[in-house]
Parts: sequence; structure tokens; C-alpha cells
Amino acid sequence: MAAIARALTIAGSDSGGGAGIQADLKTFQELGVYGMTALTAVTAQNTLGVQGIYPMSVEAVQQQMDAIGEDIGTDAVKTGMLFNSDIIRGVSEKLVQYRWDKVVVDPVMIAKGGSVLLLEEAVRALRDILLPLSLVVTPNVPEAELIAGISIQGLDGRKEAARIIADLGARHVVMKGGHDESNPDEVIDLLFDGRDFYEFCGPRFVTRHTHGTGCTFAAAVTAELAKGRTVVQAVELAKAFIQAAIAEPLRLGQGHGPTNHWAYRKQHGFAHPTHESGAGE
Ligand SMILES: Nc1ncnc2c1ncn2[C@@H]1O[C@H](COP(=O)(O)OP(=O)(O)OP(=O)(O)O)[C@@H](O)[C@H]1O
Ligand SMILES: Cc1ncc(COP(=O)(O)O)c(N)n1
Repeated sequence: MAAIARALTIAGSDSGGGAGIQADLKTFQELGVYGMTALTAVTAQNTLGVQGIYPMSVEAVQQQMDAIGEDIGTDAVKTGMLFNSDIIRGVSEKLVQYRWDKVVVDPVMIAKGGSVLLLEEAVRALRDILLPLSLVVTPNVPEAELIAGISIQGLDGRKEAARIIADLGARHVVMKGGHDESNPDEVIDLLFDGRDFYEFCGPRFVTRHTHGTGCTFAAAVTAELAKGRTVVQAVELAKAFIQAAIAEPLRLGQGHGPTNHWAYRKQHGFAHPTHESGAGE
């Protein structure tokens, strides 16, 4: 066992720093986990939207995963923006090769301003190849509708979608509630483990500063899994982390601003539970 829990994020870069690889690394750091990256695409992006997308080659993505698999290793993996089916296939192949089984799949599809972060041709590969390799998948409502192939209304609709997505091979499904406005006061994130449902409730904040909420939430789940927590514990902590990050906005930019990755530590203190000082050669 390494002296510190390790997590790898396989995702796109957000130049504005609120979502993607940047949100993931900030979250890992705040939760005391050593973060590593495999970049799938560079985006030119800010709080107003996405101005450009430059995908990496499959070889480049796989080589980054090899660099980690052959040396440092990882305790958990998160996937975010994967952009096309070739990258999804390449990533899936490496997950199997290195037997990385604590895999959190955030099925990123569309950015807030409407830009496509996953091509339509790739939805099938995500559903048929990557989902069965996941320990946890974290769709929002529109993503779940596309994956499950149904239209979702309210909590019951989200439960039905969770069952369908679990049948596709995901071992745990977190149906995020940010887009489910059937409840104007609360956001309920729903976890399904193939048998039981767990509800994680919190206040619904009225704010435009929600850029990167999905990435940050999934990264927090990944960090806690890397430390050895159960999926239920990891989702509970991630809910508290994202709630704090939305509640105290940084008020950056003219559009959908980033969340505040420091807020949770400000409220709860910094824990570095797996770090042993003096370890190593
Ligand atoms: N207005 C809000 N108030 C409180 N929590 C929220 C709010 N919006 C989102 N969340 C929380 O943020 C996380 C991400 O939720 P959401 O359903 O919005 O995902 P997402 O659509 O992937 O994110 P994004 O909208 O940034 O793409 C969830 O844990 C959800 O509970
Ligand atoms: C590179 C990149 N990855 C993901 C998202 C989605 O972000 P969100 O967490 O808001 O769904 C994004 N806007 N950019």
C-alpha cells in the first residue's frame, strides 16, 4: 500500500479551471489524495462557454495511462470528457489491462452552454463498453435519459433510469438531482446499488456559479474510494463537498462561474488520513 491514496483522472482540460481535469485535481488535493492525469482533449473554455475543442490521439491517451500503470499505480480512476468512441475504446482497454476496478465514470456529454463534449457516435461505446467496467456511474438527468433511452420525470423517473443503467452493467448508479427541478427547495442525489436506493438530500442553492459541479462531485467520490471508503460513504462525503463548494461561490467570470473547492476544507479542516510522513526512499 502506498503512503498516500492515489487517484487518476482521465478527462479534458478546462482552461477556465472550473471543470474537467482542473476541477478533479483541485478536489483530489483538497481531500488529501495524490492526483494524476491522462488528458483526452484540450478545451478553450471559460465561464461563458467553450470556444474550442482539440481532442488527443488515442495513442497519446493510452500512453499517459501506461505511464501511470507501469510506475506509480493508482487506487481509483475517474473518467470525464472522453469526446469520441475511439478514445472510449482505448481507455477501456487500458482499464482492463491494468485491472483498475475502482472506476468512477462521469458520463460527460454536453457543457452548460450547449457545446458537445461527447460526439453522438460515442454514446453507444460509452454505454456498451465503458459502463460495464465502472464501479460507479454519475449521470445527470439528460445524460441518464440518453443512456437509458427513456424520458425522466421526477424521482420515480430517475429510479426507473437507475435500474436500466444498472442492468447495463454499472455496479452503482448515482442519479444526480441538479437538473430535477420537480423539487424547488432540495437537490436529492439518488444512489442505486442494484438492490437498494439511498437518498442524499441537501438544499437547492439559487446561483449561476455551478460550472464544474458534476466533475467536482465525481472527483470527490473517486478520492474517497481511493482512500478505501465504501461507495455509500464516498457519495455522502462528495455530496457534502459539492454542497460547500456551491454554497460559497468565488464569483469569478461573467457567466457560469466555478465552484469553490476550498470551502469544504474551510468548514471541516484538512484531513490527510493516509499520509505517513517519512515514507519512501
Ligand atoms: N443548485 C444546486 N444546489 C445544490 N446542489 C446542487 C445544485 N446544482 C447541482 N448540485 C449538486 O451538484 C452535483 C452535480 O449535479 P448536477 O445534476 O447539476 O450534475 P451535472 O449536470 O453533471 O453538473 P453540471 O450541471 O455542472 O454539468 C450534484 O451532487 C448535485 O446535488
Ligand atoms: C473539459 C470539461 N469537462 C467536463 C465539463 C462538464 O462540466 P460539469 O462538471 O459542469 O458537467 C466541461 N465543461 N469541460
